[in-house]
Amino acid sequence: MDSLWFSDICGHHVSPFTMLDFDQSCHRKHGFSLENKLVFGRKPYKQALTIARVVSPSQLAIVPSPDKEPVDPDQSHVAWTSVKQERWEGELVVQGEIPLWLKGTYLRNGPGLWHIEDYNFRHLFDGYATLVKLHFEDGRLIAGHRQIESEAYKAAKKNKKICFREFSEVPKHENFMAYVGDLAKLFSGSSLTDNANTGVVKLGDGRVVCLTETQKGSLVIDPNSLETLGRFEYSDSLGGLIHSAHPIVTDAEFLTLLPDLLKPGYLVVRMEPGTNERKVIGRVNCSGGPAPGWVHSFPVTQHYVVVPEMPLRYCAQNLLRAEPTPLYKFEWHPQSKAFLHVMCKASGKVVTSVEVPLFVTFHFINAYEEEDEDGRVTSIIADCCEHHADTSILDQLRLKNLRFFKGEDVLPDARVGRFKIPLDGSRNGKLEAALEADEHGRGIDMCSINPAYLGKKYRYAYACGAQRPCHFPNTLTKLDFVEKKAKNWYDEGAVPSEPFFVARPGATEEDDGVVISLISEKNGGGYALLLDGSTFKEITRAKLPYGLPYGLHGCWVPKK
Ligand SMILES: CC(=O)/C=C/C=C(C)/C=C/C1=C(C)CCCC1(C)C
Ligand SMILES: CC(/C=C/C=O)=C\C=C\C=O
Ligand SMILES: [Fe+2]
Repeated sequence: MDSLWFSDICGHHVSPFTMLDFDQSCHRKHGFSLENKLVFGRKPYKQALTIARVVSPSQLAIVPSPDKEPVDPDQSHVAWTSVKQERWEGELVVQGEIPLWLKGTYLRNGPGLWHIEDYNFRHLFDGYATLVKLHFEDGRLIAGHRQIESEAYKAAKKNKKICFREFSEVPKHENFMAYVGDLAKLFSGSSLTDNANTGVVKLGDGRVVCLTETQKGSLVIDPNSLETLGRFEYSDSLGGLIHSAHPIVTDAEFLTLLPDLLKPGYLVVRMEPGTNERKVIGRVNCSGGPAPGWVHSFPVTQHYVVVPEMPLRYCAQNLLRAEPTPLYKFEWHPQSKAFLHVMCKASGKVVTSVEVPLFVTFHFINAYEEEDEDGRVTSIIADCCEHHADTSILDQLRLKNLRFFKGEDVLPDARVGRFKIPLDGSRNGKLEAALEADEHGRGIDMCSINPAYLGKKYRYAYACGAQRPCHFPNTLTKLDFVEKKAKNWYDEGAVPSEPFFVARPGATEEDDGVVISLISEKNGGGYALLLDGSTFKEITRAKLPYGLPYGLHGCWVPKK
């Protein structure tokens, strides 16, 4: 089995091992230990690269960067460098303390491998999925990572080339007939990727699923071994090829949106735990055209689903192109305007559709209902990480922009966009910043909240902000929507991933818990970090044997 083979940091094929074996294996073969590697920085790693090229021609192992990918540490931050091996697991040495109540596994998914042979991918979102785990128990921390074995990843390794359509990458065709054949496959969806690199969710029935924006890219994994168990097959006949990358998942349900590209609109669907069958709650027709707006995520309140219609819309022509456009599979249609639709979860009826100022967001943070003195719902508040209606953030996430940072302040500004959607029949909604964007350095994305506050009035959110000058969000920030203040954590040159909040069992305060993040350091290292959810002070840091690439979204699997 391919998955049983992987290379150590020195490029040798080894079997699954612990951190101790890993260290000893390095020491035996090259006379430096993991300790040395960490202490003396990159030198052993550069040495390792050379060795890897000589001894490891096998296609089974993912060896360190091929020639075209920059290996100069000054040029390529580990956050944007392909993961060094297919899998690893080991116990980490913990500095500080892990609260004893923290029992379970944090899983984080993301694109971690951005090349196949000597071909380098263009966009952050193209990378083959790398799943990372941090298992906390009795004050100890076991970490690990493993490549997700999607069909797209396996085919790329076998054939030494991209074989499916990724976010920006398209397989190269040998001749015109092959191109025509591929177009036919596009309509059936068979040429689309199943590279589940966006997020990972725990369903109410305990199954853990990695996701991307193609429906076929829903893959069940084992949260302990990180093994890919197979495709999550939706047993309904709703069809469609794509869905929102961020379903709303609770112990009671799985809600998502299925964009309809033919008759512009969205199906709002719900799946019960223990089933694979999505049932339609209702349908929203788009108010603008010519295609539905991109729905990477959407918010819910206790009684409503908010369906966003961004002027950044899916584009069928761009889907067919062999070369990416500046907006990839999307197009910006400011004249088509922006809307928010509100659907009642119980009846499926659209209770209002309001026009709102133009906006660009990947991530909604949360939403809630506002009531009058008689308990009638008068409006809905929906918050998102909003990029000032500027699509340039998509291109900023190209790997060449992320890899070559020379200190310029090029991260486009972002704010916490707060929509107010009136439910009195008014035709317009409002969009304002929920707090001064300078509080978080005018950068904001990759957010989480206390899940007990999903759909309810809430006070705190955690996200990545900016300490400028920067080209990517580089702080962890705690947002307080009552005080309208932020607390920021920063480590010079480090790239932190989405801060993920885990509540203390029995907590009564919204921010009583810890915030987990994985940090990729500028020296090529990396560590797992725990911050106190209330003070936002560091409580635990645990160094990884090597830095991991940047990752996107995570979930918490509590220990039963
Ligand atoms: C990683 C992330 O956040 C987003 C990934 C998005 C992907 C892989 C989107 C893929 C798509 C296609 C391959 C064709 C259809 C359109 C679209 C959903 C953008
Ligand atoms: C990492 C990111 C945006 C950063 C902006 O400042 C977006 C990721 C989107 C997919 O999950
Ligand atoms: Fe996302």
